[in-house]
Amino acid sequence: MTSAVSGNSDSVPFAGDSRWWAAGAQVASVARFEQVIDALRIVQDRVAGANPPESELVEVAEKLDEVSRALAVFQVPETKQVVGHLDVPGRGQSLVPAFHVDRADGNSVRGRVSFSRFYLGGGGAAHGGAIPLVFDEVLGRLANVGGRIRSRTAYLHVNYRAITPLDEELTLEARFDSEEGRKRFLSAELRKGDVVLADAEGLFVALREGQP
Ligand SMILES: CCCCCCCCCCCCCC(=O)SCCNC(=O)CCNC(=O)[C@H](O)C(C)(C)COP(=O)(O)OP(=O)(O)OC[C@H]1O[C@@H](n2cnc3c(N)ncnc32)[C@H](O)[C@@H]1OP(=O)(O)O
Repeated sequence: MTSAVSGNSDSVPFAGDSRWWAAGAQVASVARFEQVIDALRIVQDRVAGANPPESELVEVAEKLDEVSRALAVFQVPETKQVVGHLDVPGRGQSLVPAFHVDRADGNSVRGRVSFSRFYLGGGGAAHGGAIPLVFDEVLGRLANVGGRIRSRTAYLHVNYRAITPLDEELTLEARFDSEEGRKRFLSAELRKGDVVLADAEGLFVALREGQP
């Protein structure tokens, strides 16, 4: 038994938009795939934070090799790819910290995000590149909800107002500010409590027909 993995944007406004990706991608079990991604995220964190003896490193490298060999025979083209298209927080994409939506409509979204050890930059602060990843993810999805034509990020301006701590639940609020022809202007803030850690403004341009 397989299931389609595209989200249903009608019932859950921010849960994805099936037009973002080719129809036909199936996954044997969404729950099992999610389990794999959760385990992968933990591995990313553990590797980032570890300093084991050489004997342990040899064993770990062999185990990771075994996992990659197991998956090598199941590689598929992009149109059949599951990662990035699962209708779960983070879309099954372990590059980006998972964004958990609390409230959403066609014009705004509010949710929670946390930067784990994998996203460490230095001095206890999240990497400066990890923060735009989350803004692009959230603004990029918000730019396309409500039956709009797919768009791409033209620019993303991020202000870092304070260091972003690891392993804390932060809130992110984003809104669709305005639209001028194909141009969509959106903005967002990342907060710890009432303190703004970073904010962003993005321009998303609706794609013309046939534009990749
Ligand atoms: C369940 C889950 C389902 C899956 C969900 C998936 C969610 C994924 C979430 C994550 C997804 C995240 C999404 C991603 O990360 S998308 C990946 C990152 N972005 C890209 O790769 C985009 C690359 N760039 C392009 O493709 C083109 O440049 C685009 C398409 C953006 C525009 O080129 P195009 O040739 O089409 O348009 P145009 O040149 O006629 O310009 C049109 C208008 O725009 C204005 N303009 C353009 N650029 C800029 C600029 N930099 N500053 C200021 N203005 C700019 C321009 O002046 C003009 O304005 P006007 O003169 O008309 O007034």
